[in-house]
Amino acid sequence: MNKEQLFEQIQKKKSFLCIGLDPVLDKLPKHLLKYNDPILEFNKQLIDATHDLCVAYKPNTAFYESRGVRGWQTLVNTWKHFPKDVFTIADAKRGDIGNTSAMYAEAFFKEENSEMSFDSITVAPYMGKDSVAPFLNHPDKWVILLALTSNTGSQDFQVKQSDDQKLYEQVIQTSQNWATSNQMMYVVGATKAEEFQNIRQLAPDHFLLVPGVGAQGGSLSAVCQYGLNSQCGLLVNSARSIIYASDGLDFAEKAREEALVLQQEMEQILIGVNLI
Ligand SMILES: O=c1ccn([C@@H]2O[C@H](COP(=O)(O)O)[C@@H](O)[C@H]2O)c(=O)[nH]1
Repeated sequence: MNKEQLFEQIQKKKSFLCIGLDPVLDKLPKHLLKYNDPILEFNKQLIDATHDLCVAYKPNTAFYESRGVRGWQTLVNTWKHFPKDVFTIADAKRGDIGNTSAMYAEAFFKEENSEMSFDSITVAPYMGKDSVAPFLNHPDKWVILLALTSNTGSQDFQVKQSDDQKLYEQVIQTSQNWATSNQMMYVVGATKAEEFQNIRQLAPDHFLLVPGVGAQGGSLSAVCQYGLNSQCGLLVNSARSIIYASDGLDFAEKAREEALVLQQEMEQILIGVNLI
């Protein structure tokens, strides 16, 4: 999905919600345990209940990889269940020397190798240009580069100054020489709302993937105050607050209700800035 198509979906669905699919077997509704693959059933019912309210899904691969071969197969089958009109994000936080990154890119982008082909992958920037380039060699796919993450540990390195700039600012500036806003996005945590004004000056046209609304306490309205651009420019992710809204028979219905609250808030925000 390209940038224009993503903006079209945002306008059509009146939403820039990204739902995180981070399932843990112990937290699943007990009635799903009778299925051959309970996590797949959980994901499928969540997707069926919410896909008209969100524009993206973001499975974090750790929740699948931790289950070995079974988990990988669940990820593949979850990918196969995504409707064609949603933007898909493999939150894998990869990045290595060039030939290794090329293999990561094949794993997540090349359907003929791995039976799945996500629209995008999250990538750690710290090994530099040659570690990111192999992902960009897939012209119709996106790299979502970690810039300023939502966790408290982001203070350890990402905001440290060198050459009069914070490290995350250098990541955003330097990486703009590697790809345009048609192929690169940045991860910026919703818990870092005070930095969005600065980030929009550095990257006015890029989409930002914004995790941290919901369980981590980030504020949607605070993010939107400076985060929006002329094509919306935001994908706001929430996982636990949606997928674990209930652990009963009604889990998918309750997940939809939580997603609807965010979608309706997003709709009002989009109307307020004349984007719909
Ligand atoms: O800075 C970051 C980068 C990634 N994440 C991931 O997003 C989701 C958040 O889940 P919630 O349950 O809504 O907190 C999860 O997969 C994280 O690994 C992030 O939170 N912050």
